[in-house]
Amino acid sequence: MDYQAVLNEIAEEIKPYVGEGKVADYIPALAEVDPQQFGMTLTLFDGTQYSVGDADTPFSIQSISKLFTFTLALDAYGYDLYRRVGREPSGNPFNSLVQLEYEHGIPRNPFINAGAINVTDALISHYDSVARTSKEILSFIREIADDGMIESDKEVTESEMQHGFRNRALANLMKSFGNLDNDVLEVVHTYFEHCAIAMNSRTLSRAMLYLANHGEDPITGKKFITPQQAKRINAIMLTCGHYDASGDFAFHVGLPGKSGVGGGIVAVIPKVMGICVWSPALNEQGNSLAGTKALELFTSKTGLSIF
Ligand SMILES: NC(=O)CC[C@H](N)C(=O)O
Repeated sequence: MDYQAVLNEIAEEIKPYVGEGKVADYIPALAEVDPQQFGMTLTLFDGTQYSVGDADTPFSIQSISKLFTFTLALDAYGYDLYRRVGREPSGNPFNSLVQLEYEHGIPRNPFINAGAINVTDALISHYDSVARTSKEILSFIREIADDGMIESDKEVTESEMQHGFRNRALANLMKSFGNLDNDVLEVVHTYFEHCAIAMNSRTLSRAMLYLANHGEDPITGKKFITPQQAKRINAIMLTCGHYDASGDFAFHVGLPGKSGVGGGIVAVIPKVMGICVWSPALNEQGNSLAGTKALELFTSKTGLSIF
């Protein structure tokens, strides 16, 4: 298949949608990002990449980082991790407090904010220090992306530290139920720090290969998690990766995918490729509007969905 021609067609057809929606302004450092940007990359198992648009422009990966922290926590705790975080879709916005209260501080899944904050807490306990946790998360991401230069953006972290009251509330609520081991502020800071990691669509699509290949990097041969764990991460991506719009994403796109409020979306086609698309303006559920549309065009044009 001529993937480059498909991407070029998508870039043309997507133009009316780019900039439609709203950039995430509840994190002031992200409010300044130009919404008129669009980039997309496909990475095949031999490392071949096809890109279009602003594929080299770094952006804040935000909730896409939740995939990587969940991977590390599953590796560390195995099945026991599900004692503190569930695996069912929430049907609620990513930062909702309501369900967490009536479900006694156990977040529905690792991809809503409460779940990801809880997973970060589990990692801090596992690595026994905040500094080591941040270091391990970053070095894992550098390894799967094959890029040693990836960094977390301090300005974005600080911006969330100053404005992320709702995330603090989620962490405090879990603490009150006894489902958070470490200091609330240290946990949310570490969480904000991994959300603030900056990557571009080339490195992020490369980073998805281990999830497209049963937990093993097809280029380096390194095994990060078991095939069963990779299967489950993909399943949770499909059912929870877009919060209350996960059903809609499965309906229109038909791939396991994970979005972030920086406007990025990653997706996997099992045994074929990793994908990343980026366009900063978001729809009402906080997912990239043009990015979702581009992925729908991609699976419609190629027939490459999991269904
Ligand atoms: N959906 C997202 O990308 C949310 C991540 C963001 N850091 C937050 O906590 O609100």
